[in-house]
Amino acid sequence: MVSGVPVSKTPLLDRIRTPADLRQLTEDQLPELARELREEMIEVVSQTGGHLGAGLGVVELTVALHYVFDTPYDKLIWDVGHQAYPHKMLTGRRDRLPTLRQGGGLSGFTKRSESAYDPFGAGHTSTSISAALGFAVARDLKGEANNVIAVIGDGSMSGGMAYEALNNAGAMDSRLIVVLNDNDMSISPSVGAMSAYLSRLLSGKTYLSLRDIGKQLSRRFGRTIDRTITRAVEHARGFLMGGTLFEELGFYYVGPINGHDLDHILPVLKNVRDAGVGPVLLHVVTQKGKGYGPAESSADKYHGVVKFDIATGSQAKSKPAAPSYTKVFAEALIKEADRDPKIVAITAAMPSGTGLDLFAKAHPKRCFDVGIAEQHAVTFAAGMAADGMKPFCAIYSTFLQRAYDQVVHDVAIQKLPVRFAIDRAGLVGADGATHAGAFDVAYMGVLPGMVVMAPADEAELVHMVATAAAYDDGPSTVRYPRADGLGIPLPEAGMPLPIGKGRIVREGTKIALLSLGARLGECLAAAEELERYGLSTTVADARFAKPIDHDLVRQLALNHEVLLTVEEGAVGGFGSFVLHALADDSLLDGSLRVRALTLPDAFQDQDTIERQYAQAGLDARSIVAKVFEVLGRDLTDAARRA
Ligand SMILES: Cc1ncc(C[n+]2csc(CCOP(=O)(O)OP(=O)(O)O)c2C)c(N)n1
Ligand SMILES: CC(=O)[C@@H](O)[C@H](O)COP(=O)(O)O
Ligand SMILES: [Mg+2]
Repeated sequence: MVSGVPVSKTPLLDRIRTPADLRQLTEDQLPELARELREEMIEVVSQTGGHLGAGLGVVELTVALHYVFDTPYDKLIWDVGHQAYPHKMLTGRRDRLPTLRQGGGLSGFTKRSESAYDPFGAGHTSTSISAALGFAVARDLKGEANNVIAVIGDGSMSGGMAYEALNNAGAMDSRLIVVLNDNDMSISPSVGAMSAYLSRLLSGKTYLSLRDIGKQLSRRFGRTIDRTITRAVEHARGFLMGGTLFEELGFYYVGPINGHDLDHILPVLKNVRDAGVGPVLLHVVTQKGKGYGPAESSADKYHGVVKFDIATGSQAKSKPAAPSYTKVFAEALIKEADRDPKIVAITAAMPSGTGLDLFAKAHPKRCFDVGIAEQHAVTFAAGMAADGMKPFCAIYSTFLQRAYDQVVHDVAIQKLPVRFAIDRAGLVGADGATHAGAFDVAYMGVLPGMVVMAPADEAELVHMVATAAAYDDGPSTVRYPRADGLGIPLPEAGMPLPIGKGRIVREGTKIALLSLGARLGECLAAAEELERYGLSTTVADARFAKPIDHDLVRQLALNHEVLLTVEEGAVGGFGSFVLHALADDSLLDGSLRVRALTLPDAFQDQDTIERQYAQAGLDARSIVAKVFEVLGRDLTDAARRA
């Protein structure tokens, strides 16, 4: 404490509002800046939770990129964006980091509307090279001169879209810099042949020495000799120095270099920047979780964390009141697989998120992690189904969007019995719009022959897993939320449900609430409140969005004045299918008043899941309000008199 003023722990970071300030520092100040940045990020994320490991791994790289390149004039595009917390701290958002992933706060990923330093939004993997090539070609067409840099992780490099982009970029010869951030980790350890290839590039050799890098760079960019000759020479060298795969795709390969050593990164980035050739792939080796012991030593390198104690690293993971839907799904599937050797399970690099890590322990030979490759996962499953297996493809709702043509073309048209276990269905809270599972009922339900189920609770999920296991006449879907169960007893064994049949859960006479999935609890709470206002309310659980239970819909329509459908999905899903059924059955021609309660026709930013559903008008209070609105009655008045 000097003259009563507390001495800052981050004197260099305090001088930086934007990268222009960063570029006023001397190079020998940068390691200290990196230390301050890392320390503050750990402190803030220990309070907010979020993605920590990936950001820790790119602190030096982030400092170097903003130091060498003239951002935001030079476009810096992060793949996924979960590693972009240091980037946000250096680009005018340091003071808002404590609002990370909270309602009205910073997004957990890069986002165009959040900052000029985020030229392209992310959240899903493997998009950065495509986007960067788009920026590079636009630049060339406009006759501009800025640099374009994509930073993509080794895990994201296992996504097919990245190859599509490499293939295209390599043929276009546009000035583009791809930084491959290789920490040999996805969410779990990386899998696949690309991961093995990258490891071979690093095997048996430490990072290139500065001298070697200098030789490599001068050879690569020193002389503008004819590229065909260069190609031949490089191919030979590439074989020796590694990177042949990228060289063959038309990239200059540089590296591998130590991604934590600013003395290496800075000169290499400057050379790559000034080489004026393209496209270049710079292979940077980093450590996920770098600089924080508990992260470095944990299996997942603290990929995603809740609040934690900095001193011990222990996370404030309160013991859930009940097992999550994910866990219930995994344990139910294990039991089904115990009984049926044809059951196999497939994940696209999300073993822990989908619970298939548990399945893999029980049935290691029947569990497949295909890497971040959802399209491949679906058609891989289709191939297995075509040859008599019973594949459960466990993919988050939002990530399955990437494999939609495979669902249509390879599974549905061929009526193959692939079972889709769609986790994170509905709103997901802190991950915001890019990760919301809003559309799967719509995009799966429109497919001919697709069975779409949604459990109201964890016991129903057990039965729906059994239903999917037993259903071999075509593809089926079970979608369930990012949530803990209700804590109700689980059945010893799942019992297949009659396909397309719903159930009445609560009898009433005036209002009917037809719920799909986990909104049932809110519907029952709404019914209790409506009953207090003298509005006798039936609550039904559809169980299936497809096929629709026409008998149940008819029964509700003919015996009530108001029918509301309620679902954790966007317009165009369950409610639309019910409206079609009512119209087809001439049940809309009378006095029945029908409304479909869905997610809004908008992308919802991050917040708590509860607040998100309240904003969407899908909580009990909103359901009650909708009933009064439809009846043209005053809820306030009714509440006063109740
Ligand atoms: C299409 C898609 N599938 C899955 C995910 C989930 N996911 C987020 S980050 C990640 C791993 C990324 O690994 P890598 O690119 O190596 O980055 P790192 O975390 O190692 O920095 C995965 C699988 C996603 N965001 N997008
Ligand atoms: C960055 C990414 O896409 C994943 O880490 C995702 O955030 C995981 O979501 P869950 O936390 O719901 O498993
Ligand atoms: Mg990685």
